[in-house]
Amino acid sequence: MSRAVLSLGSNLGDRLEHLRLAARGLSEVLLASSSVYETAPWGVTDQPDFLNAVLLVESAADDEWDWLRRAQRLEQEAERRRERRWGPRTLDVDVVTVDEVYSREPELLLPHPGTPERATVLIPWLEIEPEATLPGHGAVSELLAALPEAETAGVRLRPDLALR
Ligand SMILES: Nc1ncnc2c1ncn2[C@@H]1O[C@H](COP(=O)(O)OP(=O)(O)OP(=O)(O)O)[C@@H](O)[C@H]1O
Ligand SMILES: Nc1nc2c(c(=O)[nH]1)N=C(CO)CN2
Repeated sequence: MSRAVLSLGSNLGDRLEHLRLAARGLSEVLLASSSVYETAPWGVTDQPDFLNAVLLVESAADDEWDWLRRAQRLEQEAERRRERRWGPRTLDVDVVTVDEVYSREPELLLPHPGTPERATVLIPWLEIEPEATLPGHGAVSELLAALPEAETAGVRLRPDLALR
């Protein structure tokens, strides 16, 4: 059995539909899905706001590479084009963690290295798993508490939007 945390992001086209496409594609392995958040862009800041959400998924059959393949298949279904790093995209699906797996393979870094600094991942993750820990980094709630106010202020709940 393997359990993974996946983060979803979209800032091009029908953003909510892209996140829903991912949730639908994972429906048979989906344990929990967060609310949808509207978030100010980090990294490249001159681009439209994102919608972000986090999913908790579990399956007997999948290992960490299977989760990466599933993530990439969903990005292809949303016709994601690879353009500039951290630039606009129809759908980004990152594998945040898979159980306690630690990987330094460039094609699959686990836990995903950006996670401790990303309020756009930590806030929705905590919503669905309040006791979550990030392997090698400790409690997700403490990582979030350590972030500057400016990072968390850019993440706004959108109760009018739902993944399913
Ligand atoms: N944990 C992971 N989840 C998803 N992709 C990963 C992971 N670790 C490494 N990768 C690799 O990252 C590449 C995709 O990068 P992508 O273009 O999505 O990066 P990005 O979303 O712009 O930046 P970031 O990875 O910092 O969010 C893929 O080739 C994939 O193999
Ligand atoms: N708010 C926000 N900003 C981003 C995001 C994202 O998902 N949310 N993804 C990026 C590329 O991975 C770059 N910047």
